[in-house]
Amino acid sequence: MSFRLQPAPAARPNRCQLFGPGSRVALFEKMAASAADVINLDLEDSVAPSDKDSARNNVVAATHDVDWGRKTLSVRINGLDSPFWYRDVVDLLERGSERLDQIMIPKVGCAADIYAVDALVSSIEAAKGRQKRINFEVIIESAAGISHVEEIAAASPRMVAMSLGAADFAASMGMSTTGIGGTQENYYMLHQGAQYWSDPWHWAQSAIVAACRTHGVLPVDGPFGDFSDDEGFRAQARRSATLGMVGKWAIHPKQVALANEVFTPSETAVLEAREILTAMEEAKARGEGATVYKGRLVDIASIKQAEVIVRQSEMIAAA
Ligand SMILES: CC(C)(COP(=O)(O)OP(=O)(O)OC[C@H]1O[C@@H](n2cnc3c(N)ncnc32)[C@H](O)[C@@H]1OP(=O)(O)O)[C@@H](O)C(=O)NCCC(=O)NCCSC(=O)C[C@H](O)C(=O)O
Ligand SMILES: [Mg+2]
Repeated sequence: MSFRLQPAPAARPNRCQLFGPGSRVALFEKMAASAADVINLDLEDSVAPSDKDSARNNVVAATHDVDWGRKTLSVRINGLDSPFWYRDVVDLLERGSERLDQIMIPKVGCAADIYAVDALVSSIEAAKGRQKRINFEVIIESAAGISHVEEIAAASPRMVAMSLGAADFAASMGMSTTGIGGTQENYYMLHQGAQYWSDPWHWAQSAIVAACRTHGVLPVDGPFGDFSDDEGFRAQARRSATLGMVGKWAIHPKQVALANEVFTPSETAVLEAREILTAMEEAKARGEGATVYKGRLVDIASIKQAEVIVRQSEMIAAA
């Protein structure tokens, strides 16, 4: 193991991030009443250019007027290539309440993008005497973003989460697909006349998980566009959870339960994890570094895997 220890990510549930356009005020109370752990009020791509100013005012007001309970409240600002993002940050931090937890920065391409937003946020926090530090989350959704994923994960002490944005990512990479996430019809292997589909998002997701785990950031799977396809959402979410992601976006309320189902460790998994920890304690007492649990090898690495599951379940229970 390297001398440099892997930092722990934020100890809070992040199973589902429910998105809603800042231009649809009627959705805010419904979002607050949902079972999502994180709320993302959007000022970016779900808001038409003509609605940017009114959506921003709606979201600033919602940081005062809506009871968001114990959810993480995050606002997606516009991209740094837009004429809107600086005003998003200024109005949120000069006129918004301290209930705001997080700013989501879209289409990040390099660490300098984070530096720019961090400098503006830090200056306004100081000028307004804000007590609660604003955290950052980012979307990796471009060729530049995935190419610089590690420097982005390490770019600010405010960094808490990182998502894969499959729609913009596919566009930036020139992928021949229009669906947002999930299985892609033409991405298959052929063997003896049979088609075997592979996962075109796997490598980007794994790169995000590796960068996040190296720097103590929560890796999150982004949107799955077809909200009529529950099984497709489950399959994508299960692959993401297997790769080490802690949650997934919901772009429709019906996806919240699906994300929570996949990213909440099952009672069986938690019981098994606890039994493994007990088995390893007993092995340690016997001076052994490895033992057998249900016919399979468990060792020091198994302890860390089991601790991830137990910690996740305890965090969710405490939320
Ligand atoms: C996708 C939608 C536009 C659908 O809206 P609508 O047609 O109104 O949905 P329904 O009629 O099915 O609504 C059923 C009930 O649910 C409520 N509702 C709808 N949406 C939400 C929501 N987001 N949160 C909470 N509640 C919601 C309706 O009001 C109905 O309620 P009731 O009448 O009381 O039963 C819409 O869901 C929507 O706008 N979703 C969010 C879209 C979004 O934010 N997109 C941005 C994130 S994805 C992205 O940007 C791509 C990414 O960056 C990348 O590059 O990959
Ligand atoms: Mg996007």
